[in-house]
Amino acid sequence: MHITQVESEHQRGTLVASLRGAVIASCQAGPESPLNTPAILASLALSAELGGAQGFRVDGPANVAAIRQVSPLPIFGINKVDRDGYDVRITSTLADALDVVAAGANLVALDGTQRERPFGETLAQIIAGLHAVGVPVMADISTQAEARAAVDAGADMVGTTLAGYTPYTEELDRFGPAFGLLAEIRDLPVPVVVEGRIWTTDHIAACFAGGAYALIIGSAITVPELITRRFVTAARQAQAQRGAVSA
Ligand SMILES: CC(=O)N[C@H](C=O)[C@@H](O)[C@H](O)[C@H](O)COP(=O)(O)O
Repeated sequence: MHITQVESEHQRGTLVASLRGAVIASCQAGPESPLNTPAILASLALSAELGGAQGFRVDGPANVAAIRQVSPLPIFGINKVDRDGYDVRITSTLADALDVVAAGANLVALDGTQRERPFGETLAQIIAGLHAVGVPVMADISTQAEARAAVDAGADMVGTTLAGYTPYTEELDRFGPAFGLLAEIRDLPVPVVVEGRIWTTDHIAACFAGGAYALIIGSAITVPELITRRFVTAARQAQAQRGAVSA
C-alpha cells in the first residue's frame, strides 16, 4: 500500500532511529551449509535475539517469512539472485526487494554500487519504489564515491558490506572490518553501518569509535563452520609453534 511522503519519512525515520547502536545478526547460510533451511535459520535468529541482537539481516522471502514468524525484531531483507550478465547480486531489482518486504522485512538492504542492474532499473528508482511503501533502504557499498551516490539516490543508510568484494576493491585487506572506508564515509548525512568481517570485541569498540551507527555481524555469530575453523586454525598454529620450540 502506498503512503504519503510525510508518512513514509516518519515511518522510516522512526525505524532507523531505533537501530542506533544496534548489533544486528546476519542469519544466512550458503547453499552448501547444513543450516540452510528456513526453520534452522529461524532458530539461529532466535538464539541471536536471546543474546541481545536487535535485528536481523536475512536472505530470501522464505527465510524472512520463517524469522518473521518467530520474532518481532526489525529484519533487513535481502534477496540474492544470480542473473546472467550482471555482477549485482544483492537485491538487484525492485521486484526482488518487494518480495522480501511482502515476506515480512521491515527494511531492505541492496547493492548500492553504480553497476548496471537488470531491466535498466536505477538505484534511485528502486529506492523510490521502497520509500513509496514506507520501507527504509540500506545501500551496500564498497567505496566512498558509491556511498555518496547512494545518499544522492535516497538511501536511508549505507553499509560497508561490499568493501573488498567488488572487482575494483579486491585489493583491500579482507581481514577485519572496513575501517578505512568507515573513516571516509563517517560524516555522510545518513547513518553508516559497518557490516562484514567483525570477529572481536575490539573490532566493535573500534567501529563505534570510528563513527559507526550500527553493526551487522554474520559469520562470527551464525556460521559455525567458520567459527570452528578459526579455533582449529589457532590450535594448529599453537601446536606448530610448540613443535618448533621443542624441536
Ligand atoms: C559480501 C557479501 O555478499 N556479504 C553478504 C551480505 O549479505 C554476507 O555473505 C555476509 O555474511 C554479511 O555481509 C556479513 O558479513 P560477515 O559474515 O563477514 O560478518
